[in-house]
Amino acid sequence: MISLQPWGQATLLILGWCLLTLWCFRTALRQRWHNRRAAQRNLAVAPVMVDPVVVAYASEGGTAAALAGDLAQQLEQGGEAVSLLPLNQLSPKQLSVSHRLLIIASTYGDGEAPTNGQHFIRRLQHSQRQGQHVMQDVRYAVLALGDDDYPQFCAFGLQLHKQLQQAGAQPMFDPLCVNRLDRQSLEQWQQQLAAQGFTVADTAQGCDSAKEELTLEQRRWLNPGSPGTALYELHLSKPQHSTWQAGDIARLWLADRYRDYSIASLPEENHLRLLVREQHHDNGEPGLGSGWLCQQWQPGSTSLFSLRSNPAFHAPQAAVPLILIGNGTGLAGLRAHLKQRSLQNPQAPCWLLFGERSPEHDRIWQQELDHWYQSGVLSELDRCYSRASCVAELPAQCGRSHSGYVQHALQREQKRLLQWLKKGAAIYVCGSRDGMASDIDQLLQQWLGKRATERLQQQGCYRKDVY
Ligand SMILES: Cc1cc2nc3c(=O)[nH]c(=O)nc-3n(C[C@H](O)[C@H](O)[C@H](O)COP(=O)(O)O)c2cc1C
Repeated sequence: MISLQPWGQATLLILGWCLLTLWCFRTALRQRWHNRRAAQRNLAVAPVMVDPVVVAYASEGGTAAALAGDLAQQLEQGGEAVSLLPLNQLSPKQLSVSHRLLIIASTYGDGEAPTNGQHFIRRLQHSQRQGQHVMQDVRYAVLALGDDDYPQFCAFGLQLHKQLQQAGAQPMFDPLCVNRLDRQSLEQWQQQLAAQGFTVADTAQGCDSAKEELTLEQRRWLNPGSPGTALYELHLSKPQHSTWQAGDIARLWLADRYRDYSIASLPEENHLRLLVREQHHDNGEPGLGSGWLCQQWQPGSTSLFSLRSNPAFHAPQAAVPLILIGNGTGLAGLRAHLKQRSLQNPQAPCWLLFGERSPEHDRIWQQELDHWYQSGVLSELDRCYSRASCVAELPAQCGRSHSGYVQHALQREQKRLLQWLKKGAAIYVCGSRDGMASDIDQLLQQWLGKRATERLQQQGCYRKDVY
């Protein structure tokens, strides 16, 4: 006779192991169950989208994302069903129900994809290898954003076009390469889309105004004694023929080249303010733009500027809680938002977290920031100093002071940040792309998950003006 005892023990052991596994994966399983329920609910009530237009974007700094958002809005206003999403979230399978695909993609690194577009081509190639022919009925158009200063001009957009074609999709027209958001190419994109039957209006919003001579009214050296390079505040005369809002950019024209600077002031202040750091090449020569602005340009004389509307960094609605994060000259773009808040909705929650080097010499715009903190325009203020070795060394200031970089302070303030996000806050990041902005991106992805971070960006609640 077979003894049941060892079988019983084994069964118990297996049962225990199964229960333990279920317990370990409980969160993921609950999430899956919720997702499925939500999907079923949506299917039950939502009308089935008949061949929606997919507008996908690949964007690092937010320009392509903002253009895609505008385009999606216009298409919807024109009566189309639209699905807007970052390229990484677009599965080839999804294209078996949507047969029209519009892609706006920028190029980064040395001809590479922005982070939220890195996986699409791999997935496309995989589905091809599996013998899936989902792209056969897809018609697509690509708007490639780039800058011809880079050797691999618009390379990622062009690679997308090639891969889509190889996968059997049909281009509606040749890919359009846009050099530094030039107006003509954006208008051409608009015309080509209109010729395909899409209802689109002003895609060219993010473009230059006419050039104007502006006078240098004053220049002030802000950080004598700093371990960093010299930082100057410049007041320029107010442009007569064009206006701007927080987030916009002043473009300095020197010969046929230009340099972009975030505008720190508002038209209400009657001058155009810039914050410029003196740059030097490896051979010690001053940089073309900063050398001109910080040294050679004499007060009272003029220089040629245009203004560039930058919808990717425009303010959210006045009451939305705002988290402004930045470093160095990035304070310029953030100050314009703070000023706008102080004029339009001084009571709405606003938090500034920004980093510089020395607590003694780099207290940029301290009085004004303190005033905004004391008067409640700023509900939270964190100043970080990378050259302070410990917190004890830091001067007593309004708000909190930290030693180290912005991203380290943000780590300490994780709980507060998550509370603000729960209340619907928007995050604006201005300053260094490498180090600061990339680390903040990683922290957000770590805390919220990749999808949720992308969703924030897509909803315009996470914007960057980084360089
Ligand atoms: C670090 C860096 C690398 C870039 N590399 C390229 C490149 O290789 N080729 C190109 O055409 N443009 C390049 N660009 C320009 C961007 O593609 C262009 O500014 C684009 O408008 C940015 O769009 P986004 O804000 O949606 O990311 C680069 C820009 C940066 C800041």
